[in-house]
Amino acid sequence: MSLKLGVPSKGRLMDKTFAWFADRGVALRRTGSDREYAGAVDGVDGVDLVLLSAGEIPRELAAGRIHMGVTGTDMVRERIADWQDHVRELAPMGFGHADLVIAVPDFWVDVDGLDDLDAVAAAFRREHGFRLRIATKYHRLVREFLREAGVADYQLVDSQGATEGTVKNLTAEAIADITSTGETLRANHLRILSDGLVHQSQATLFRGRRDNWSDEMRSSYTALMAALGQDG
Ligand SMILES: Nc1ncnc2c1ncn2[C@@H]1O[C@H](COP(=O)(O)OP(=O)(O)OP(=O)(O)O)[C@@H](O)[C@H]1O
Ligand SMILES: O=P(O)(O)OC[C@H]1O[C@H](OP(=O)(O)OP(=O)(O)O)[C@H](O)[C@@H]1O
Repeated sequence: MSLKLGVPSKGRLMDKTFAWFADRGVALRRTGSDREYAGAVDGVDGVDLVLLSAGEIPRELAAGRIHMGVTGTDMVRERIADWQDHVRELAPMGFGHADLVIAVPDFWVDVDGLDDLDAVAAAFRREHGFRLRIATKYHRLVREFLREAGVADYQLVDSQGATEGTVKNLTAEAIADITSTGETLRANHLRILSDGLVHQSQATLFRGRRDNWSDEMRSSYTALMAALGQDG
């Protein structure tokens, strides 16, 4: 088997990933048509390119179906329980920066931080008979963060997109989502809690920890890392 390198197949991370490798003398290229998810790595023998959704790369790495991969640190922490047992960070790549944050409606003028959110959540439950709803797709990261912060009286509601709209649509009272420019939050009249930064993400090169590598794969890995100017 050859060493499989998984990279985002589209979206905001794809072009910058190709550029990051090219800057280091390793050409990744798509083969076939624009719509065909096939690719090749030039310059290093024995490495196959696998084009995948950024969100699926953590699972494929943990399962050992790809051996190296590029995705956001938020994706790895969210999608793999005890991620450090399954994958290792090789190199932060300096793009794809996004902050996962907790945000509340602008008009909640008395709510500045997590302690205030905790108080509002307890009062909300007493008043409404159900728990304050926080919409997110980052369930694992948000639960861990709020548990450590001592916020208890809330429920997560799943939102896989347009999460900032859930407050206006009355399906949630607060949200946890990623932001980069902050424009989507502002446009939806939401404000980040002063201590509401859950995780700072950026695109990162990872390797899986599974020990299913042949000698050929190990030597391709060493050659690729040397070409990239990274220590294995
Ligand atoms: N506005 C943004 N600015 C910068 N990076 C972002 C932004 N939104 C998301 N990201 C980062 O991009 C990565 C996810 O990318 P994207 O949303 O394109 O993947 P995805 O959800 O797997 O998409 P798809 O399944 O549609 O291919 C995450 O690591 C995330 O932190
Ligand atoms: O701070 P900003 O620069 O405004 O960017 C933040 C937005 O970008 C992402 O959405 P995406 O475009 O991936 O769409 P989604 O709602 O489908 O997740 C994220 O979920 C925010 O909604």
